[in-house]
Parts: sequence; structure tokens; C-alpha cells
Amino acid sequence: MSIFTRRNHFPISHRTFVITGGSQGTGLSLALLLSSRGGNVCIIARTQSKLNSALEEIKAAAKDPAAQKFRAISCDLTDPTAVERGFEEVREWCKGVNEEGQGAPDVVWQCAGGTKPGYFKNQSGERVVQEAMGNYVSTALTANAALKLMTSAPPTRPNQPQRHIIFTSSILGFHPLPGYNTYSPSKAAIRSLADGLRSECLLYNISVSCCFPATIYSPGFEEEQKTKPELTKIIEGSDEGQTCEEVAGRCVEGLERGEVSVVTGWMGRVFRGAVWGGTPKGGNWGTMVVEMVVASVMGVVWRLIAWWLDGDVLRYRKKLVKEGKNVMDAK
Ligand SMILES: NC(=O)C1=CN([C@@H]2O[C@H](COP(=O)(O)OP(=O)(O)OC[C@H]3O[C@@H](n4cnc5c(N)ncnc54)[C@H](OP(=O)(O)O)[C@@H]3O)[C@@H](O)[C@H]2O)C=CC1
Ligand SMILES: CCCCCCCCCCCCCCCC(=O)[C@@H](N)CO
Repeated sequence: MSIFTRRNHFPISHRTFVITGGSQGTGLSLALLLSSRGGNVCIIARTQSKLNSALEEIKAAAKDPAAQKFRAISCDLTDPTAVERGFEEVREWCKGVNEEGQGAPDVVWQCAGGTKPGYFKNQSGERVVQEAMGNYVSTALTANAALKLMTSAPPTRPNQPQRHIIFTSSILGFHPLPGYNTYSPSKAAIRSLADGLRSECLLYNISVSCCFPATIYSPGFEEEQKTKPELTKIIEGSDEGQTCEEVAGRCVEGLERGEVSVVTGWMGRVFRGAVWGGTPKGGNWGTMVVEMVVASVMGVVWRLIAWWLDGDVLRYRKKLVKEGKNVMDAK
């Protein structure tokens, strides 16, 4: 951590990035940002057609199109065999990108994930499994494959910046909300994995960070709105939301400052402060002091927020009863 200097902890130019979920939404915005700053970018997602059009956009955004390299890999990250195969492709691609033929990327940034919100009892058993797979299991498999690659091809350049694995959780990974109960536990599990790996990866000199965005107006969010219960929309109403570009930019800024738990706005700060825990937050001394103040205030204030959030649920129940609706059938 820098005390007096402002070292950039997240150099981009000439480095090699793998972005899961890079075919749309936040992952695509990140890929575009990294490309425009001179990074080599490989995106991973399932749907080939979306990968193709995203790759064209990413190439068009390049800072130095003649020198930068790009790749799209179709892979279902919930399937261990597919992940192994996908990362073999990453290894081969990296060998061609790095001057020294290093068969590993500098950064693996995980953005794949999503949810179909709904009351938990209304979700199918398959949905419960799918969300655990699509959010937590896919992330764990990707981190596993990324670490295998990074440790089998150690850095060879003098003063090569630390390799880096970046996770994407959500503020719901700090504290869950009604309507998101197939999703929030997976995002909390991602937070736990990031915490555990951050410590374990000190062994290999590999950095691990985790980003915690709030509402992002992405294609995934548009889909969410179709099944989201009215109650969830009411509770979420106090969050302004951000565009994909804004979230991508804020995450990169946080990483440049050396933050380990990266939030993208004040809502994120509040949630992170409520779940202070033992995770180092990173960043400089100034931000650390601010975080400590937020955390100590939140220790008290979160009691009130939790009470207010439960109040939203109870008020909504009252409203349904008053309208003569069956609460058990709420959707
Ligand atoms: N939108 C929001 O409000 C918030 C989102 N987040 C998190 O941020 C991340 C990005 O979200 P958002 O921008 O909404 O993303 P989108 O839902 O718009 O896009 C998701 C991306 O992930 C890919 N993907 C999904 N499942 C898999 C899979 N099994 N294997 C490979 N790729 C997969 C999709 O491509 P394809 O379907 O072709 O595979 C797509 O590229 C997610 O992890 C999300 O949970 C966090 C906070 C808020
Ligand atoms: C003074 C402070 C008051 C705090 C009150 C709490 C308000 C709750 C805002 C919830 C926002 C939900 C973001 C969900 C993001 C997400 O991950 C999903 N969209 C899935 O993609």
C-alpha cells in the first residue's frame, strides 16, 4: 500500500486481460475501456453471435490496433470440462500475445453472472441450482483454472506487475434483499472465495480483488425487470443505478488506487461499511480512515436500515391484504 506516493496499482497498457461475461453489459464496457487504454483483451461467454459483435466493437476501440491482440472464446463456465478447454485456448492465445511467450494472462476479470429475481418459494428447483451454478460455481471454476495457468507460467519480465484475479460480487453479497434469494447467497460465496484466495495467493504474489456494484443498467438488468417482484422494485427504488460504462470506470479507478474490496458509489460504501469484517480494504491511508469512520457509524445505523427494510416488507404485506389479495400468491 502506498503511503506518500500515488502508485498506479492497475497498469493496463501492453498487459493481457481475460474478461468473462465480456460479450455484453458491464463485462463489455470493461473490455472496451481496457482496449482503449492499450490492453490485449480476450472475452469469454457462451453465445457465439454476441461474442462476434462484441469482439468487433472491442477491436474498433483499440488504442493501437496494429499492436494489440484480441480474442473471443465461447465457453459455458458452469461446466468444468469446458472451463479446462477454454483456459487451454487462453494459454495458447497468451503465448502469441506476450513477447516472451508466457502462457498466462496478467489479469482474469470475472464478470459472468446474473439472476432472474422472484420470491424464493416461487422459483423452480432447477432455477435454484442454475443460479448457484451460474454465479458461484462458474466463478470458482474460473478462478481455479486461472490460478493453474498463472502458477504454471511464472512472470519472466523484470519488474512485471503482479498478476491479478478480480471477482464481481454485488452489494447483495454484503447483505441480501427480498426477491434475490437465489442470487445473493452466491454473491456472498464469491465474496468469501475472494477473501480466502486473497490470503492464499500471497504465496504466489498474485493479487485478488472483488468488486461490489449496486444496480447496473445492463441487458441483464432489463431481463431482471421482467420477473422482479413489485416489492423488490420498491426496495431497490432508493438506489439510483449506474450505467455499465460508469461501473467499469469506477472499478478500474478503485483498482488503480489499490483497493481490494471495490465499490462503485455511496450505496456500495454503506453496504461495505455494514459488513466491515477482517478483509483488508486496500487503498491509501486517506480512504482507509474514511472506511473506518463509515464502518463504525454503520455498526449503529445498519440496525435502523435493517429495521426499515423489514418495515418495507411488512408495509407491502399490509397493502396486499388491504387490496384483498392473497399474500401467499404474491408474485
Ligand atoms: N445488473 C446489475 O444490476 C448488477 C449486476 N452485478 C453483477 O455484475 C456482473 C455483470 O452483470 P451485467 O452487466 O448485468 O451482465 P449481463 O447479464 O448483461 O451479461 C452477462 C454476461 O455473462 C455471460 N454469461 C452468463 N452466464 C455465463 C456462463 N455460464 N458462462 C459464460 N458466460 C456467461 C453472458 O453471455 P452469454 O449469456 O452469452 O453466456 C454475458 O456476456 C454479473 O456478475 C452480475 O451478477 C452486480 C450488481 C448489480
Ligand atoms: C441510507 C442507506 C439506505 C440503504 C437502503 C437499502 C436500499 C437497497 C438498495 C438495493 C439495491 C440493489 C442492488 C442490486 C444489484 C444486483 O446485484 C441485482 N440487480 C442483480 O444483478
